[in-house]
Amino acid sequence: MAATVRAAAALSQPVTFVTGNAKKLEEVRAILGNSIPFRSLKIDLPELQGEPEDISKEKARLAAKEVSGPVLVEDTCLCFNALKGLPGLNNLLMAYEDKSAYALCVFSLALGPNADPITFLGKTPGKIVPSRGPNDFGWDPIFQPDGYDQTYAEMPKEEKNNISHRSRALALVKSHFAEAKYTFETEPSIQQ
Ligand SMILES: O=c1nc[nH]c2c1ncn2[C@H]1C[C@H](O)[C@@H](COP(=O)(O)OP(=O)(O)OP(=O)(O)O)O1
Ligand SMILES: [Mg+2]
Repeated sequence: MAATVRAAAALSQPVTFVTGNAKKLEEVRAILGNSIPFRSLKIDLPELQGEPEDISKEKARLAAKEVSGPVLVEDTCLCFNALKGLPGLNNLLMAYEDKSAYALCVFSLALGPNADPITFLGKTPGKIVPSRGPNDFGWDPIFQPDGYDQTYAEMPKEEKNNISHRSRALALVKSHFAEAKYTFETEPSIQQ
């Protein structure tokens, strides 16, 4: 019986996390620490329309072309169950009894400009509440995760990062890297 040996893919450079959102980058840095060699690049990727997973993959394709190398991107949405999971305007929800929602984060990893992106989903269920807490990151003040009496905005950062949609998706990204054992053609730099 022939043994299947899958060689670890060699990447041309460390993975570049591409985002235009400084708050996302801050969280990704805090969650990843130095578990994955990555650097970051601030590009405002176009706001695409469609299903979160498709949007995320398309962002990865665009980013990988810009970078000419391996990239990680993410697309996040606050999805309202009353609107059948549609991301939507908060005011629209006021007309509905059902205030339940979920925060969804879809990371996409493209190993290069011509590679098919791989996706990693993280989801945190909760509900939409009247705004509480600091107003410096998107919809954090109006999202209260199930099992907590604070909104994301009211929680200490470490607590949000323990239970967030973003950290759940990144846990899968980390496992993927642990299994794939990528090697790098250039010296990986853990630039933070
Ligand atoms: O943890 C979060 N807590 C609260 N709000 C959040 C979070 N994560 C994303 N957001 C906001 C930012 C943006 O208004 C929208 C997602 O849009 P999204 O296209 O994924 O992000 P973005 O355009 O800011 O950055 P990017 O350059 O990575 O596309 O939700
Ligand atoms: Mg965006």
